[in-house]
Amino acid sequence: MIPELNSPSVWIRDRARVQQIIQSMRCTGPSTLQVISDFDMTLTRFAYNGKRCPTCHNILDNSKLISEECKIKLADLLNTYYPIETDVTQPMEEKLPLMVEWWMKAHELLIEQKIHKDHLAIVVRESDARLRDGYKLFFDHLQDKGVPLLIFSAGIGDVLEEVIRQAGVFHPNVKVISNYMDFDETGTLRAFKGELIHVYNKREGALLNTEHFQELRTRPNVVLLGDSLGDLTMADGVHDMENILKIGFLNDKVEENKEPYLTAYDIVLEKDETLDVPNAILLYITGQQ
Ligand SMILES: Nc1ccn([C@@H]2O[C@H](COP(=O)(O)O)[C@@H](O)[C@H]2O)c(=O)n1
Repeated sequence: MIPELNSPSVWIRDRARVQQIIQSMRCTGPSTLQVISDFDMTLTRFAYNGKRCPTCHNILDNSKLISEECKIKLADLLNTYYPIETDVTQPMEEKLPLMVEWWMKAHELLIEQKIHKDHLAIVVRESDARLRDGYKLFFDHLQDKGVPLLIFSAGIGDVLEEVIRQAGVFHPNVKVISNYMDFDETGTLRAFKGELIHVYNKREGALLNTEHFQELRTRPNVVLLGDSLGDLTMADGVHDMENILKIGFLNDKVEENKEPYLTAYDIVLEKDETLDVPNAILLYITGQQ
């Protein structure tokens, strides 16, 4: 059906079920489809030439907008909390307050740096941020077919938007739910707006954005893309869902994460830095293949 699904880096627990979901989505076509995707390490690359690529937060953390002293503090936070985020053995109730603690501490440090909004575009341009190979086909095809794309990120919305704007793919069908910066009248960062979104509270974020999901109630078929077990709840606000196809990028700690990812996601892509598989599926569902 879709040759890309036979690649050795593609793991599927129940192929018959996946085929049935894809077939059913193809039958009803693009007008019933919506795509919900995480951003960091899902639409962006995890690594390039053997080097880790930055998340939205890291783009700022590593930039010239941050003092050397603050960079050390932000790196300490990353080294402390990232292993907790990706530890599949630690119970969620223990992880939740620690994730809030990480985001709050990091945001506090960023606010202290008095970042000016006019400098964001420059630091994004100078960064090593990279969308996954195949991103142009992904964004352009969804736009051409009129399929809404919700990017649901625990990163920083202003930075995320700048990444996709500079890549020329911030099309009108794209909506972003994320942590947005609040600037004062001089354009200086003074806070973050709204409820904090971290990797494991996307369900609450989805339920707060009822308006968006209300508008899409005629689109009961969802393709969900994520890289964390926390991304699985991004579609919890969707009304009258009929089919959901969950595609997970397994970027890190492959051996220990494979089993939980295979249980949670319909399709698991192991160390795949491209969007080739989601693109092949989307082309098939929308009748292009
Ligand atoms: N201070 C921080 C906080 C979080 N991160 C990483 O950002 C990712 C969240 O963004 P999604 O688009 O994936 O929702 C998450 O994976 C954290 O590791 C960070 O780098 N710095």
